[in-house]
Amino acid sequence: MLQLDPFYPIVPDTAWLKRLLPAGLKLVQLRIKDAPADTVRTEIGEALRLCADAGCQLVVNDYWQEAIEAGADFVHLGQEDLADADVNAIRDAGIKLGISTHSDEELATALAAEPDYVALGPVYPTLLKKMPWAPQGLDRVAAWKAQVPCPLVAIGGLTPDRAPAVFEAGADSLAVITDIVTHEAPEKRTETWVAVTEPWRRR
Ligand SMILES: Cc1ncc(COP(=O)(O)OP(=O)(O)O)c(N)n1
Ligand SMILES: Cc1nc(C(=O)O)sc1CCOP(=O)(O)O
Ligand SMILES: [Mg+2]
Repeated sequence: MLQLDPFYPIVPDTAWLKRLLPAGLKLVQLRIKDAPADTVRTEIGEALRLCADAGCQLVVNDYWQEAIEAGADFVHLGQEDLADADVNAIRDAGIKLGISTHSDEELATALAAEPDYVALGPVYPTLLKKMPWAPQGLDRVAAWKAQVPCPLVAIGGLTPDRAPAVFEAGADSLAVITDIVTHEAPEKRTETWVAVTEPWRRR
């Protein structure tokens, strides 16, 4: 089975990537929103170069066609993205695929696509975006872990203090946005995350 690093930060652009990679990231997602097509292509290309130099796995959010064109090797899709995507084209390009889930129905849809990881969220309340789902809680993390034949990513409202319980519930990797990008010292906070997740990196 694919091994994911236990710490999975998500950044909105390559400027953030340059700030955070030196903390020792091994897995990161580029989640670009509301950018022109040429900016998306430039950013994905630059992110791939930065991550290759740093020995970090890059996951491209949403832009699966641009990811194929750029030679990326990992894409993340939500359920609506998945409905519009050509999963065969993604697979033919040798690209690994992570899929978001929030309900039993979405989990069934995701598993039918044979993903390389499944993400469950929001585990805790998140400030990042409005979502129709109540916080899933740790029992749902455990329930998902019992059902997924691939790594499980937890997302939503995660903090270093909450991390141990989320791992103990069954998550393999913790995806984080708000706790880092709104922190007064994001680079230091990222170092804290790398340290807090270290015990799960050795397992
Ligand atoms: C690891 C991870 N999990 C969930 C998401 C959310 O994906 P999606 O529902 O498509 O929402 P957007 O992030 O595209 O707004 C994610 N990006 N990464
Ligand atoms: C982008 C996103 N997707 C989620 C999902 O549940 O699919 S939760 C979420 C927000 C990310 O978490 P935070 O900013 O709280 O770290
Ligand atoms: Mg999406």
